[in-house]
Amino acid sequence: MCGVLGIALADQSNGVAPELFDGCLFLQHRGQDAAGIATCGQRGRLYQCKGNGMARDVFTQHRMAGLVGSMGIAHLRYPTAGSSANSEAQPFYVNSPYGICLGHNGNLVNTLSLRRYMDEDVHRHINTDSDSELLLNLFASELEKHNKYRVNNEDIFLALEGVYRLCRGGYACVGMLAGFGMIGFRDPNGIRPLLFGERSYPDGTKDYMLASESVVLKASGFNVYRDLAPGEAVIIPKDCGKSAPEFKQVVPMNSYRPDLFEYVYFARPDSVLDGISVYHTRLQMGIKLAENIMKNMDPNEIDVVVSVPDTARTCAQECANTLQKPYREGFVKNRYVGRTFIMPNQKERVSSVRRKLNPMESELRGKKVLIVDDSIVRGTTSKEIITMAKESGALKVFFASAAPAIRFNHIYGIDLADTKQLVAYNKSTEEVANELGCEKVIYQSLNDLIDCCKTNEISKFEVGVFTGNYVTGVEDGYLLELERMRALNKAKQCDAKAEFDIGLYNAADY
Ligand SMILES: O=P(O)(O)OC[C@H]1O[C@H](OP(=O)(O)OP(=O)(O)O)[C@H](O)[C@@H]1O
Ligand SMILES: NC(=O)CC[C@H](N)C(=O)O
Ligand SMILES: [Mg+2]
Repeated sequence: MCGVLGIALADQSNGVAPELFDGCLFLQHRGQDAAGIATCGQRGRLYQCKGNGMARDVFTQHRMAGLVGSMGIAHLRYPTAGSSANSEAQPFYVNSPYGICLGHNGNLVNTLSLRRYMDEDVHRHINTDSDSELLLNLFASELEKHNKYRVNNEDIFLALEGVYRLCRGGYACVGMLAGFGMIGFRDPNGIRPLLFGERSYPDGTKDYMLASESVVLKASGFNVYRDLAPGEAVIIPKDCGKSAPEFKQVVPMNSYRPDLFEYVYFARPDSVLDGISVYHTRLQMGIKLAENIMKNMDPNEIDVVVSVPDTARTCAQECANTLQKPYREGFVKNRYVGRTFIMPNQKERVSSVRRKLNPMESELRGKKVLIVDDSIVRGTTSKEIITMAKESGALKVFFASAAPAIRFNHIYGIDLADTKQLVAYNKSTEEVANELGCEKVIYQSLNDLIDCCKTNEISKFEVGVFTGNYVTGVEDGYLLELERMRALNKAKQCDAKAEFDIGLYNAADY
């Protein structure tokens, strides 16, 4: 799912890097594997700092001092394609034409043909397995077609039109052209989120921001903001203190289908995406889930409701309210351990759950407990949690999920290449309960989940992870290739991080 961010300051004598760093902290939950910032200073010179790790580890004070300039972009990576190698940290850079950097949230699902196109038609070398490097090179090759000494906005929009024509999948991107300006664009179905905002000064000048979630804009004082529409792009000039950004609907909106999983798990509750408050959807999920629980079992069987912190807390509290049962903190989260689901390998995920969540014996012993989580994916969390609850003396454990059973790949931004890793894959709900070791599992229905999130403007969502039907479809062989690459990368997981890439501008040399 990744986080992307871009800031252009009106006052070109100001440095943008500290504010990009602060913004990254607000987006850290979207990607913990790698972080990167690229800035643009005088005479179009680009500066970068990126590599594996969380923002606070990658952006040390010393490295930040080297990030010069009033305009810059940032990326927090959760790998979905390729590996978690250092060389796939973003933003990516190509020197020709004009010097371009790109940060991408999402996943392309026609990478097989795009790779062939890069090789056979436009003769560009792609040095990693990342789909984002492909995307950047596609944009570069489209821009190159104008064969101009200097580009203008029209050329950039035309190049983006080419990108939209060639790419299939989910993409919300921020980019930067050396000395020229910043760009933002969103895929024609609006699968991944991207917002644009401005911050005004008394003299009438404005700073501009692009971000994956509204929470960053709001917290940084960019109080006027909106979502980019599916298929829409914006160009923010480097001298944005003098010239205004230009928006263009580059291709017609195909549909408006934000990924439902943003509301279930990805996004922060204090964000509003596509006009929908994440927090309110999670409250609704709790109410609907409780109604479903009442249909599926006798609520008298439940003594206490507990959540799996953090994401499920909002939903669990509202579920308890609706059920008229006490809500208790049954597990205390260690705030120094990050999100487990987005960790790159299973071994790390399993050991992290126990380090991260510690049972409160006093709230569990002798009780019939309903545990509420936002989703059950691989079952790593739920299995451990249920075992811990039982070890702590719970008499019975029921497990409710605010999302429906997950039986399919998430192709637009979750690392779920292998469906066999999903605990519900090929299993009935009873079999899942058996596998997890609890008395009962209750899932939210998809219709209910959609009802919790929809508005007058948006009534459809990307729900392929629940149904196997994806809004863009996938090219033949894509899923097989993804699984093959995943297996390959898993085998060399330890080496991947230590590998030395060629270091041509994309090096994460720190
Ligand atoms: O079935 P699984 O494969 O374990 O995945 C699902 C779990 O992973 C996520 O939690 P995570 O720890 O990533 O983050 P959170 O603290 O935001 O809930 C999610 O909230 C579920 O708890
Ligand atoms: N989660 C994401 O948005 C990932 C972006 C890109 N597909 C990568 O793997 O780097
Ligand atoms: Mg969780």
